[in-house]
Amino acid sequence: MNSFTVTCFAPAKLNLFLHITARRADGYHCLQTLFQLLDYGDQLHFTLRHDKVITSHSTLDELKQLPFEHELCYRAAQLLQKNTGTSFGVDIRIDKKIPLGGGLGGGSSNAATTLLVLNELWQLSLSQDQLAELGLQLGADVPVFVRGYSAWGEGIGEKLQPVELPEMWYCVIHPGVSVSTAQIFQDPLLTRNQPPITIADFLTGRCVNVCEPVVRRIYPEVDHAIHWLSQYQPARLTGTGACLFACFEEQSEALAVQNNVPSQWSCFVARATHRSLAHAQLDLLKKRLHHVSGL
Ligand SMILES: C[C@](O)(CO)[C@H](O)COP(=O)(O)OP(=O)(O)OC[C@H]1O[C@@H](n2ccc(N)nc2=O)[C@H](O)[C@@H]1O
Ligand SMILES: Nc1ncnc2c1ncn2[C@@H]1O[C@H](COP(=O)(O)OP(=O)(O)OP(=O)(O)O)[C@@H](O)[C@H]1O
Repeated sequence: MNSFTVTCFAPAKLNLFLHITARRADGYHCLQTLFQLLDYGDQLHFTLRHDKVITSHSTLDELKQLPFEHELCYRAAQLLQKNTGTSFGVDIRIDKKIPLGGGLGGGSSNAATTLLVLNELWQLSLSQDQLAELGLQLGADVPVFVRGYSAWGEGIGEKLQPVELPEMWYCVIHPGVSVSTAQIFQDPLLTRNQPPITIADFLTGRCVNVCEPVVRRIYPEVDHAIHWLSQYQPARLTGTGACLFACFEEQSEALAVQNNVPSQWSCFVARATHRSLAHAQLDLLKKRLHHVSGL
């Protein structure tokens, strides 16, 4: 089977709220968050190789400029090779829609989809626990995408409990700046000692994104966009930004806001999903691979 190619989705996420309860000795922060997966994301294409070579290419200029060994699909594939000794390789093509440095978890999601697909394509038989543990070495947001469900997250984001929320519509604005997650987590003015909350507290609205004041101060464009979106619905930052979102019951309401977004910002409308669309595709891929011989 010389040029066997599979395509799989890599969804974006929103942090519906983000609290920091402590800082660990290694500098990482203990979080509470609600990861909401979306039906908006990147498409990844994987072509099997039999020679251990890994390549990754993207449609996006910013990713093309990244040294190839820093790209997260490449790193995920390399990590799997190192941990399993497989003799397979892969060519990966990334059709990028999720903005970089947007707080939408695009890089982490790409890494997770790569782990999930290569586990099948390379016939590695690793469990989801093993993939999530490996993924955590690549980024704190990788495990939620490996698990593939919207979830209440604790620890540094790897302790996950599935949560089924109403599948609302989200209008997500990217205000044209890229925020470094590390820079925000290092900011001396970041609040790091919030008391833990419960899911019930979240449902009654007693939650914030604790990074929002820091990001709004450093990036006036984010502040401006949050003000603008708040005229329609309460608006909030996702992750460490730069994207912000508002929630709507009807798709038409979200689309109406999207139509009015000032031209200097980009915007998309997406539906919340309990289960990652990547996992639905993966089930189909497993069936397909089952019928293909000679891999
Ligand atoms: C802000 C969130 O997006 C919320 O979902 C994530 O916590 C960030 O996840 P991520 O982008 O996968 O983060 P990583 O690539 O693991 O870490 C980037 C940098 O953010 C800081 N970081 C990240 C996660 C965390 N719980 N505490 C941290 O202090 C660390 O300085 C790290 O060097
Ligand atoms: N495949 C990839 N897709 C996106 N970013 C990548 C990828 N590979 C490496 N990166 C690097 O990772 C950085 C952060 O990526 P990402 O877009 O996931 O940030 P983010 O949306 O802020 O994520 P998070 O919410 O997890 O903090 C990018 O600026 C880029 O340099």
